[in-house]
Order: sequence, then structure tokens, then C-alpha cells
Amino acid sequence: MIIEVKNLIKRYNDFLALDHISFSIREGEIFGLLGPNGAGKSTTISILSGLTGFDGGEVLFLGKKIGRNEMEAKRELGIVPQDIALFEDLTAQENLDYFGRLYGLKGKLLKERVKEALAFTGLTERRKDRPKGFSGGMKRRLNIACAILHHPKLIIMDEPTVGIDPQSRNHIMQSIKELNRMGSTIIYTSHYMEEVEEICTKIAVVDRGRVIAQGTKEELKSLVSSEEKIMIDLSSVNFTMVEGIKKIESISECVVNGNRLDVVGKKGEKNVSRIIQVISESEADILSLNVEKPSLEAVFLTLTGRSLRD
Ligand SMILES: Nc1ncnc2c1ncn2[C@@H]1O[C@H](COP(=O)(O)OP(=O)(O)OP(=O)(O)O)[C@@H](O)[C@H]1O
Repeated sequence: MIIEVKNLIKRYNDFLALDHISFSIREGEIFGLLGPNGAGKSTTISILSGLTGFDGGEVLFLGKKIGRNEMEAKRELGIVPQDIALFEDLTAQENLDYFGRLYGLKGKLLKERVKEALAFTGLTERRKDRPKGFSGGMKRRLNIACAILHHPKLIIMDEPTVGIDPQSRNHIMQSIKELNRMGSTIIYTSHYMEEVEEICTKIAVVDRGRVIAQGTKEELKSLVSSEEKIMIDLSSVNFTMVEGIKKIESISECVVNGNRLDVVGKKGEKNVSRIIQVISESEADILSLNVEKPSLEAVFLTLTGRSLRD
């Protein structure tokens, strides 16, 4: 395990911001912390980054216990904070030089890494410009470049796509996958479930300072529903076909809507293959077939009774 968080407690005066949070992250994972505003994501990240103390529980980083307000192994960490941290009056390259030195890089290696980070974040051509004139997305990309110069084992990103243009967003999503392929473990916080679904291999759903569910997206989705809905558009529909589908053991419902069938069945029972077999015995052609997958939004709604964006 690269990180183990056990029963983490954090209070702000009388307010319990983290209420016995526990999760562990394996090397090589893209771990998502998904939750609405105020759930406790930034507080958790801040503790993991060694920036904030905590009131109870334990955090292990690479097997070593982390104290209340410090972090021994900061060199193995790359942090992309929610609030962009750049020097507006230094050029992109000078910012990178500065952060590289903070991580102990110098000389030829520093030069190489700055070049690499600029190329990786698509900022090579803007290296001599100051972030003052950058778009929000470019600033965010520069912030990411600053965090990866020293090739950290663990990269922590706190809502890196909030308020940026779609092009930068896509760039960041691709970069995260690439950094992961190159060997970094990533912690990614977001209240955008689509992003978490797209990139995370493991997800902890947090709400009101507690982890309310965790697992792979498939595991989380299976909490919500043991059924799947299959929608089929056909060239024609006939009685024999519908009755044939209804007779399949795992199918509980088959509703006809013009030339479309909405079929509900128990998950994991090869419903699609069985339905296709029945249809192929008729004259009809299948024009399209879709299996509706429950979303993480549905998971959150089921577990809390509220929407993620409330
Ligand atoms: N310095 C602070 N003093 C008092 N309360 C705080 C402080 N920082 C955070 N909180 C409270 O702790 C709770 C968790 O906040 P946190 O920023 O960790 O949530 P979050 O999930 O990161 O939300 P967001 O998506 O808005 O960043 C919130 O209710 C917040 O108001």
C-alpha cells in the first residue's frame, strides 16, 4: 500500500470535518475521492500532503506513520492544490526552475526535467510567458508541471478541472492517465462523477466527513442495482418475439414501444446474448442495442438521498 488512512478525525473547533475516514491506496492506482462540496475532500488531501494536522487516527505513507503536522517523505509527493500556486511575475520556465529547486533538483537534471514537464503539459511554446496572461486551464497545467518535475511516486490533485476550458480539461485527463502509465499513483478529488468514472480505478465516495462507500466503479454500481435495462430498436416487433424474450428466466420485464423493446433483467445472466438469440429466430433486424449502466450519481443518490451537486 502506498497510503493507508485509518479512522482519520479532523475538527475545526466544534465542527467534525472528518469523522473516522478510512481507505487505502495501492501503488499504481488512480484513486478518486468523490463527494459534494464540503464533504471533506480538501481536508483529507491537505492532511495527506502534510499541510494540516489531524485530531485522531493514523496515516501511513509507504508504510511509515505520518506525524500530525509534518510529512517525512515529501520528496515522493507531488501536490496540485485546489488554489493555483504560481508566481505571476515569473515566466512559466522560471516557475518550474523554482519548484524544481524546492524538490532538490539542480544543474543538468533540473534543465531536463523542466523541458520534460513543459512538453508533457503542452506549454513548451509558452515557456517564456508569465502566467499572468494565461487562461485558467493553462495556469492549471503549469501547476501540474510544477508538481511532477521530481517524478513523484504519488501525485495528489485537488479538483484540477474546476472552472477551466474543455480543451485543457481533456489535456489534464489524458495527462493523468499518462502519468499513471508511467508509474505514478494518483489521488484525484472531484465532484464531477463523469471524470471520476473516466479515469479512476478505485473510488471512495465521501459525504459529510465520512466514506460512505468504496471500491471499483463496478463494485459501487452494483450496490445500486442488481438489474440492467436493455433497449433494442428493431425493424419490426412481433408477439412471438416478445413472448420468447419474456420466457427467458432472468428477464423480469419486456415492454413494447413501437418498434422498440425495453427489457429489464437480472445482471450478469447473459441477457443480451439470450435476447439476440430469440430475435434472430424472427424476421426482424436489430437496428441498435444499448445497455443502460447505472451512474455514480445514482450510487450517491441511493446512498445519501441527495444529488452530488445539491
Ligand atoms: N479552516 C477551516 N475552518 C473551519 N471549517 C472548515 C475549514 N476548512 C474546511 N472547513 C469545513 O470542513 C468541511 C469540509 O471542507 P473541505 O474543504 O474539506 O470539503 P471539500 O469536500 O473539499 O469541499 P469542496 O469541494 O468545496 O472543496 C466543510 O464543511 C468546510 O466548511
